[in-house]
Amino acid sequence: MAEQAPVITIDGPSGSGKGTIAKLLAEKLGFALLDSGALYRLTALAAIRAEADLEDEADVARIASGMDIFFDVSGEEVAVTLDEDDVTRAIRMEDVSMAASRVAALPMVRAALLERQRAFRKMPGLVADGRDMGTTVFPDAPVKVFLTASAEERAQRRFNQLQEKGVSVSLRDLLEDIRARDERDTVRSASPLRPAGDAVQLDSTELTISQVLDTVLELVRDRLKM
Ligand SMILES: Nc1ncnc2c1ncn2[C@@H]1O[C@H](COP(=O)(O)OP(=O)(O)O)[C@@H](O)[C@H]1O
Ligand SMILES: Nc1ccn([C@H]2C[C@H](O)[C@@H](COP(=O)(O)OP(=O)(O)O)O2)c(=O)n1
Repeated sequence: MAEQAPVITIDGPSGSGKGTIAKLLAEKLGFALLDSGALYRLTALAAIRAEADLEDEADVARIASGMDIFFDVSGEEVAVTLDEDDVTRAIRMEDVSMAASRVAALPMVRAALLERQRAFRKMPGLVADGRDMGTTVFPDAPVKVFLTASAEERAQRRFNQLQEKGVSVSLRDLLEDIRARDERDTVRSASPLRPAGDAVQLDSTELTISQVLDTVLELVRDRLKM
């Protein structure tokens, strides 16, 4: 059998820094990048645009299978195209975030996206970020990280991020949202958010982005003998 490309999985709750670290790591190593949350966001947006009932599991799964999508990782942020429409901003809107967390709880939707996610695996390697990369999608990944940070710190990071974009929100509301999303992602029965048994847990509450990156790089070099 041909050798499988190595996968580095980065799972964890919203705002723990997964996306930031995954992108920097992929650039540094020259690996492909999978932002699996974007696939759930795209599914939600496509379902909203098709005026689908988000409770109709089979219909949302059909939409997830049929989406024509493209990721461009060459810029500072990952640019996302849905049916030839640039939806980079649209998939980050609050209504889509809420809908994404609803469709992500549907087992048929998760099944529909499984092979799509695995198709991102290619030489020389893949960095995949999400909630179940290490547990369900790439259980054989040689490097698994479970990135966390306190809910207060994650809310503060979101707050800073939104302020930079000129969006005014209250820190208290963000903290409530984060807690609600943590709860929904953790208690759902289909691929809940939890660390894989062989994942290295890293708490980034008191760490800078570059400290987290260095820690993960050290782990990667050790495990992949790079
Ligand atoms: N260790 C860190 N310290 C401070 N800010 C961070 C850290 N890691 C990420 N951030 C910032 O927090 C925000 C959320 O990070 P992001 O990578 O989008 O998280 P996730 O993908 O886990 O939801 C971004 O604005 C990012 O720049
Ligand atoms: N592998 C994944 C990735 C994301 N999800 C869910 C979790 C979230 O509710 C949505 C959007 O995920 P995303 O990582 O983009 O969200 P955050 O940026 O962390 O807030 O999809 C999932 O269930 N499984």
